[in-house]
Amino acid sequence: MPRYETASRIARDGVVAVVRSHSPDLAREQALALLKAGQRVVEVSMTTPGALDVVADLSHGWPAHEALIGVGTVLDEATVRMSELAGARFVVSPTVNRTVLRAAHRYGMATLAGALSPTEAATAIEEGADFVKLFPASVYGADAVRHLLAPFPQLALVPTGGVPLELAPDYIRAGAVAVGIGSELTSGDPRSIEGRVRQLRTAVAREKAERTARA
Ligand SMILES: O=C(O)C(=O)C[C@H](O)[C@H](O)COP(=O)(O)O
Repeated sequence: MPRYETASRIARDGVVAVVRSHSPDLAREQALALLKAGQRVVEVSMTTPGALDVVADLSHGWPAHEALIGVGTVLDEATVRMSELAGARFVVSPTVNRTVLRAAHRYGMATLAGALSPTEAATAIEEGADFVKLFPASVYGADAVRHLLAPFPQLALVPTGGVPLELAPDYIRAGAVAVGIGSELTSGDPRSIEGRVRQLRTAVAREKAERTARA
């Protein structure tokens, strides 16, 4: 799948679900629960033991039109290459890392680069990142998205890190293209993931539709 298609699917979907677990089995269980509930974009963080095995299982075992699997906490070029071999379609890093961005684009993967300041956000787009992951979003809250977009309307922002489920629509209303959510979706009993996913996706889709109608 070409990079532009991956990026447009992430933007259209509006939710990046982040799996960060202490075991590969739990990560697999959480990711499967997310996908079965209708979540399309799932990121598995490299801090999860065996993360790339989980990514390979998901990306080879799930139809591509239903699942877009990516790797998070990518800090170096070797991890980018291994992510691509495991079938990942996008990589996420907590910082703006030129080497990671260049390697990911070389292999046709979409990129989300972490930034916490206007300077970092500008650097991320200058380095070609498809999305700027405003991270950790909880430091600022949804209002920061509106303020950042005033001088930088070209930013495709994906606030991530400490985004509570109930505040996700606020971030979208403020102008974010998508939100990244981990623990609030995956914590607790994996059987309760489905309800949370459906509620979140409905709220985000409604907010996106209203924004389109206002434009
Ligand atoms: O390292 C990365 O690439 C990340 O995406 C960082 C975190 O895993 C997310 O920020 C999720 O944060 P919570 O929603 O607060 O659980």
